[in-house]
Amino acid sequence: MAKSAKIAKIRTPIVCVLGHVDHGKTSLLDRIRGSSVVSSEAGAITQHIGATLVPIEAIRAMSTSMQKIPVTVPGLLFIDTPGHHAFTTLRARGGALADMAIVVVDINEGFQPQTIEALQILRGCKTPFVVALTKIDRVHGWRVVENAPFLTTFAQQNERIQEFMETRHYEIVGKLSDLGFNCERFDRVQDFARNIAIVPISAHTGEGIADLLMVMIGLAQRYMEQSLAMSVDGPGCGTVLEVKEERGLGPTLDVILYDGTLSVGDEIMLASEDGVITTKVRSLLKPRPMKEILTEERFERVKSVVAASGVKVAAPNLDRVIAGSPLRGVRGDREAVATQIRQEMEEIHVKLVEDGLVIKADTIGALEALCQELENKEIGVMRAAVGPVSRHDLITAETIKNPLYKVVLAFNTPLLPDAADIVKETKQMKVFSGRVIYQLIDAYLLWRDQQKRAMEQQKFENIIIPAKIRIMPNCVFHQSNPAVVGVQVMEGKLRTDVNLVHLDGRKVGHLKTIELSLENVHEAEEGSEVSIAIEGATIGRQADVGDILFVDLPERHVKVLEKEMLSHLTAGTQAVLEEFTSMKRKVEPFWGK
Ligand SMILES: Nc1nc2c(ncn2[C@@H]2O[C@H](COP(=O)(O)OP(=O)(O)OP(=O)(O)O)[C@@H](O)[C@H]2O)c(=O)[nH]1
Repeated sequence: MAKSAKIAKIRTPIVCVLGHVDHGKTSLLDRIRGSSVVSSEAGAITQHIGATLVPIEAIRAMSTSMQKIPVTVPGLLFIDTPGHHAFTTLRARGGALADMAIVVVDINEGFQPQTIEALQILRGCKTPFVVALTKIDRVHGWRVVENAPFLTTFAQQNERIQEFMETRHYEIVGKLSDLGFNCERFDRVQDFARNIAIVPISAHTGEGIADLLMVMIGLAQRYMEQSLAMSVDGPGCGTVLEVKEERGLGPTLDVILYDGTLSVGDEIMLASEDGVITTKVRSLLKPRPMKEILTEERFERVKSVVAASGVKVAAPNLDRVIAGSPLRGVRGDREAVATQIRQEMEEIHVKLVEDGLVIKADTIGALEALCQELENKEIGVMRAAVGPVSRHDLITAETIKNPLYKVVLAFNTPLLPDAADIVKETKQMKVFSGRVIYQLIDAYLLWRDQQKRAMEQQKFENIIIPAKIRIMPNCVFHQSNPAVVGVQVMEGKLRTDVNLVHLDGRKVGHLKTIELSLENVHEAEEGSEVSIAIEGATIGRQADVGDILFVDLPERHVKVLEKEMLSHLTAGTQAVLEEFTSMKRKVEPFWGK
């Protein structure tokens, strides 16, 4: 008895189709929709507002192997707008509206930037999905078996094609595994909760489509029974797809109802540009079946709809309702419902840190997906907001201490003119814009690495490098003011503008210039013979022919040399450093530590 109660309560899962541009998202949806036209009996596929309902009977009719399998999922509701923009924009209770997804991958093109992005978004939202490896009919030499299940059509193909399919399949499995997903061809999947199924299909010939729908049902059944066992009797909860003016009706809302029931006369709450509003459902409309469209009104009036369902809502005061707003049937505590709506409009599930980036995106969903990916890459976010990049965002970014985070990442959202002016004028504020999350992050990481290297280089450039030199015989060109002598760089790298000392610490003077083959140079490598000018030294007093001298190293520089730069120094330079520091540490054991 408990079981039948559960069966009655499970609702239709909502499905979104994602994938790279032109990989065949719309064609797949068209194919699924197209299979309905033939029949208008109960169980036929029906057009909803903004969505298409494929009832379980229709899927059973397509697939002979599913006839006998007991299934409690009533069908699948496909959102008509494909792509990850729709997926991330359409939200329910702070998460994605779609319960499941299909990621379409063109078998001939494989993974493309937006394929990876779709997968990252789905991972971020923890949405279960299936991969549809599409356009199999385009594989050279493919023998079409219209509407056949994949295994039937696969068996008809010659060995070369079968091999090609396997190779392509394993390439995709490999790519998915690199991204951390465990996948297999659908007929080899043992547990849908552990393995992601790959279904080869063609939207043009219908091959594999029944398998795809069956796998989606399997996924819903195994993986989602709990989350789909919702209160279809409760007050309706939905998401507004669009606010549309309809002739004779005024402003209406296209809504996907994902939970509960919505009836004419119900009081509902929504988010509008003026805050939360309350209104009463005047009528609920569904599209008329195709054949009646020409003779009658475009819509059919219904008294009540049950989740999941796409419906048009007519009610007073809808003109300022925000697309993407939650819709809530009001029963009981009105204030609690209003608070919930406010929270859903604002809430984004990300941890903000003090030292992190400023990020902007066009929708809350996109913002969350971007945050998630940044978090996976251990990049912190300091401010995350929806909307175009403003002056205020740039000023906020400017206050960030770490120079590597002083940037704004803008996903699918423009710069306001005053912000663009600041960027143009100062040339210091960096704004990364992009329409593909991972490319946007990659562009930032590339810049960050370059910046890091440049900062390190700059830091190292200011550090005095150790060197040991010897004044060569017969090479005193000038006794003093300055003393000019020929020296050999024994170890290390000799640079201008350093002080020279003896090993016992006695001062010699300041090395002002270096000359190599009659030309002034900034530095001289180990082994080279150069002439140097030493200010403040007189040969015969502070230094003499044959003397071995060292570049004097300040304590602070020794710390950087030993702790951060050691691996960048040559063996010779390391040796001088050691000789120099041991001399210092004889007197002061913790010198430079
Ligand atoms: N042969 C063959 N062509 C296909 C198949 N699916 C899609 N196509 C073709 O691929 C092209 C792109 O298909 P769409 O369905 O528009 O792709 P999309 O992913 O919706 O494209 P966007 O909405 O622009 O991102 C069209 O020319 C389709 O006819 C298929 O299964 N077989």
